[in-house]
Amino acid sequence: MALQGATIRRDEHTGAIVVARIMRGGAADRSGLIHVGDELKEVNGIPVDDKKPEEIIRILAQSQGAITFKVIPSVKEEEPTKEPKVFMKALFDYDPKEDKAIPCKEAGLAFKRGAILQIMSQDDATWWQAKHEGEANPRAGLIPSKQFQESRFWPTGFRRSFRLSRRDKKTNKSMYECKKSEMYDMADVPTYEEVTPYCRASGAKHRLVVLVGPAGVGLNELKRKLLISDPQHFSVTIPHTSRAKKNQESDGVEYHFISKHLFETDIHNNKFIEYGEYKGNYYGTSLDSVRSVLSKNKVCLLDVQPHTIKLLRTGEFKPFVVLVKPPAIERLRESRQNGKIISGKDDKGSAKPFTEEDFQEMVTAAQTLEAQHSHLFEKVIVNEDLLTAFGELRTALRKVEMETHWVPVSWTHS
Ligand SMILES: Nc1ncnc2c1ncn2[C@@H]1O[C@H](COP(=O)(O)OP(=O)(O)OP(=O)(O)O)[C@@H](O)[C@H]1O
Repeated sequence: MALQGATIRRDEHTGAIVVARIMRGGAADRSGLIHVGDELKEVNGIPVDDKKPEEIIRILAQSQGAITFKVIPSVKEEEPTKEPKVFMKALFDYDPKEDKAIPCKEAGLAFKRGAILQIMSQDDATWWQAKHEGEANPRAGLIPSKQFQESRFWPTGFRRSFRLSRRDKKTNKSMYECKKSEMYDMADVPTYEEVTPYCRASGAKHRLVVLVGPAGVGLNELKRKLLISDPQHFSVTIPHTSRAKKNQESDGVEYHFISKHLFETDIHNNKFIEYGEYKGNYYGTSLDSVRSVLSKNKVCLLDVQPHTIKLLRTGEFKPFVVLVKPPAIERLRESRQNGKIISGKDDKGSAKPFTEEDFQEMVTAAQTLEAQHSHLFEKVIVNEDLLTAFGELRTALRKVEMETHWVPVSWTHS
């Protein structure tokens, strides 16, 4: 129950009405007169011993002007409060009105995925107190703690059957066996990520720019435009391949040409961010090729599969991840009339006009990307009109270079 920036509850053992928590920055907190554990005896001269918390709230709601409380202070002295400097980026949407578990809906703080929250108190294991970063209102609200949010993320049935690792009667194979990369661990549950402000010092290495989007959405086109707009500033990685070099090609220009054996050794040694096989040859992008661009003090533009982002999210690369998504399907059909989709990896890959199926796939793929990975995207650009999309991307990248952004705290320690 909420009471002027505090919540009250009936103590199960003594039956007394006690202050359950004080909302940081609320009226009760600022008065400094009410503390957690204090026993509430009277409100405006009305004894409350025999009243339910709901009835007390009603008395409060009906009273006008100054309200007087009679409280018996709890014996325990509270620590003097200092302004905590813990910031969390929310990785999920939260609406206390929809939350059945919250002890008091009015005391909850609603937020959207991507919001930066200043955590005011983590004293309670289940409910933290937080406010939106930079907000003038000093009053904190309740949010689910990281641990609590993780614990209730998976439907219980799923977790049990997962743990039991049921076996198929016929094959005696575990039905839940999955590759490590597909296995969900707690770190994958989108809750909060502790962040800190980061501004690139002038002359320091650039953050890696990672572009993600469904096939054919226009990543190449956008990269090309950036490269042309400022070739001294932007660059892309040079891929490795095990295919034979053609006459007009030079090693280290189109590709780094290496033997199949060396390619396989490099795969084994985790040198590749991504690799694949096409017509019996390997193609891949190495971590070192990214390092090489960054060490020349250039902005490295990289497009990857979304599951790769995890690998790149380190203090070394500090990736700025952009999702490029298509517009609504009718706008896609109109804008791509002259567009061509390239199939295949090698330069022999033939470009064909888009089919209705390509459009459908693009839209569905973008939806899946957003549903599964949206907590990783710092910027989302809709590529309807190419020049508009390019302008938006260019502006976002300028800001990344010049302005302060929130990044995971772990990136600034390394
Ligand atoms: N906004 C746009 N309006 C019209 N045509 C576009 C737009 N963006 C891209 N195209 C066209 O769509 C086609 C595919 O673009 P592009 O090759 O850049 O996609 P991609 O995302 O890199 O594809 P892939 O993942 O298959 O390599 C090209 O013909 C390109 O000119």
